[in-house]
Amino acid sequence: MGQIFSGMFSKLWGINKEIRILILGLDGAGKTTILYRLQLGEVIKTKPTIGFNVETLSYKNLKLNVWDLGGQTSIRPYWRCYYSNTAAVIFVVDSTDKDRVETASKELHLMLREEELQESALLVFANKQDQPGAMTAAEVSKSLNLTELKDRSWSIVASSAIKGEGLTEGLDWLIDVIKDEQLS
Ligand SMILES: Nc1nc2c(ncn2[C@@H]2O[C@H](COP(=O)(O)OP(=O)(O)OP(=O)(O)O)[C@@H](O)[C@H]2O)c(=O)[nH]1
Ligand SMILES: [Mg+2]
Repeated sequence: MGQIFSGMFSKLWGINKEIRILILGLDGAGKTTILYRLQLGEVIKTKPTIGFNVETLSYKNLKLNVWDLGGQTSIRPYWRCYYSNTAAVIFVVDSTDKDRVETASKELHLMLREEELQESALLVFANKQDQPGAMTAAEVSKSLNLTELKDRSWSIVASSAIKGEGLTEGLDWLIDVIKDEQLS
């Protein structure tokens, strides 16, 4: 009985359940900085990611397996190798990079068309808000055509990985969505 109860409890609250999250976005957007800011609570010096970084974050009783993939043009075709069993995608945008926001939008919509990601929630970070002239989250949202997204839980949050702003707010939203979807 104790075991059955603890099994139900684990299912309800997701304890010990591994949850796979991908961090995607163009090169230089701040993906690796965000991953380690969330894991270590500090800003690390990064190099462009060739391949991926993967870390386990324990967050609100959940074990998150977070994959941070390199965003350079030549590496993007490999993103799809990581799509299966993905609960959520965190898509990071450099809000100062107005020249490439259209490219970011194309990559985002290409990725979201993939069959394996149809059930995945989407959190967009409009990152680098500490920089002067950064596009607001509303401007990034418009450039990415986020309102076109149907049948998907999505949200956009203004963030600064350097200052540590917006990150836990975004992750809290994501965790609530993932918990809701597990229970439904
Ligand atoms: N000002 C500012 N700089 C940031 C922020 N987030 C990341 N950066 C800087 O942006 C640069 C690129 O950050 P990375 O985290 O390496 O970017 P990435 O998305 O992992 O890039 P790839 O691995 O090439 O795909 C680094 O110099 C970071 O310090 C931010 O919120 N504000
Ligand atoms: Mg990186």
